[in-house]
Amino acid sequence: MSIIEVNDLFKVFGHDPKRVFPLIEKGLSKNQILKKTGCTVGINNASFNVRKGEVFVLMGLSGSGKSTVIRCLNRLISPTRGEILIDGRDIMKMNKEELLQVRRSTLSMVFQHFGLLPHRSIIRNVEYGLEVAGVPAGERRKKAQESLELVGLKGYEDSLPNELSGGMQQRVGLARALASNPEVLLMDEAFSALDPLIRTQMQDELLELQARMHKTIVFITHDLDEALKLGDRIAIMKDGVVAQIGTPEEILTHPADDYVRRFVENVDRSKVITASALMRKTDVVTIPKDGPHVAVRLMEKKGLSSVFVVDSERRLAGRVTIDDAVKLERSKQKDLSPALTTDLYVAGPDTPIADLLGTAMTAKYPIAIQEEDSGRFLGLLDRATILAEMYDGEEDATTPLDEILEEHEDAEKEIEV
Ligand SMILES: Nc1ncnc2c1ncn2[C@@H]1O[C@H](COP(=O)(O)OP(=O)(O)OP(=O)(O)O)[C@@H](O)[C@H]1O
Repeated sequence: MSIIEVNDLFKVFGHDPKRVFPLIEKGLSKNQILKKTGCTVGINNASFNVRKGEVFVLMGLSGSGKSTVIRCLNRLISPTRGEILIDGRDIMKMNKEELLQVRRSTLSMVFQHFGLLPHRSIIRNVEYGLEVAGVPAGERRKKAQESLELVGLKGYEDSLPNELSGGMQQRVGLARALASNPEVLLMDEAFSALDPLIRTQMQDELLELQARMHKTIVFITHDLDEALKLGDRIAIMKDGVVAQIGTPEEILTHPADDYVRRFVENVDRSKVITASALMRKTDVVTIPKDGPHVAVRLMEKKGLSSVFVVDSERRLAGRVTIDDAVKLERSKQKDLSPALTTDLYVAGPDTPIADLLGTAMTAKYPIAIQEEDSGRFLGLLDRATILAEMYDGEEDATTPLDEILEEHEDAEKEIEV
């Protein structure tokens, strides 16, 4: 179910936005439109929805329109055209009171530079939003306390912001956003000001927190690794246009265009692509229904030296080689079970292929992919498929991200001229 729905959204900055639409329709670039009209196309026909409970990442280079989108979502700025529904309600049709209510109770913002009030203690910073919303003192203290504990800052209630490290200050920012128990957290480059180690730690903590709280998070970043790590789905933006929306795997394995392809080509794919994306379905033998005869015929027909065997509920029971199955068939046995070997290589569908590489290199037969809870057999993954996937990723690596950045900088220079 979607909690945010954005349809055909445009934001044009400048004096005469109406002049801009025919030019967009003609296919003029953002740069050309700026030169012709003096207007900047901040968002160009963006449509997406954010599902309840997911981490939705808006990712793109500087100037691609990420912040403009997030500011439209809480209507800090008004879109030029298009529709934004928050929990099914059109944000453009809300009056001031309704809008305030949505900002207080549904959407909560976490900023890059923390936005803490320097002379207020940590707990009073966390209480701030509740105070403005008129929540009584006792109740807001209790909520702020709970929120600080959630982010691991119990004991720092009376400190001042400048007594805390950058990472801790951002946790206060997060606690403040969480204190009003919003449905959606809007996080604008929230970890970008932190140094790399602390940043990684904050990403891990956010994922842990999210596993417990199941909030909806819209996270903005220009960092692809951060996007791939945090995002359940990622929207890649370029010049105000949403170039692709997909899971990290979808984006890595099926980039929508050259821009996305070049953007993602230097990523270590093996850490993101999971077994389920590469596994293939295969014929299996089902016991007790199928005996040695069926197993032998199947392997002969398909040219296999062994085959996976499942039970009637498709749970993996083992593997049988053609030699063993033939022996049983010759001795007129009906039951395949005595020939089963259980020395299998098994992995769950969500295992990154980086974790399977070692096994795949030494395994004599494919890895069985099995649903973790039920033990149901899903498919197999062989060494050739893993290698082909990883090799593909490297083979295309001809245009590094730096080049995209340079091109982008050139475009920026043109604008300045
Ligand atoms: N108030 C404004 N007036 C004019 N142009 C603006 C305004 N705000 C943003 N823009 C332009 O809109 C485009 C999108 O900007 P936006 O800040 O949304 O990008 P971004 O992807 O968030 O980049 P960054 O990471 O640098 O903030 C840019 O070309 C920017 O110059």
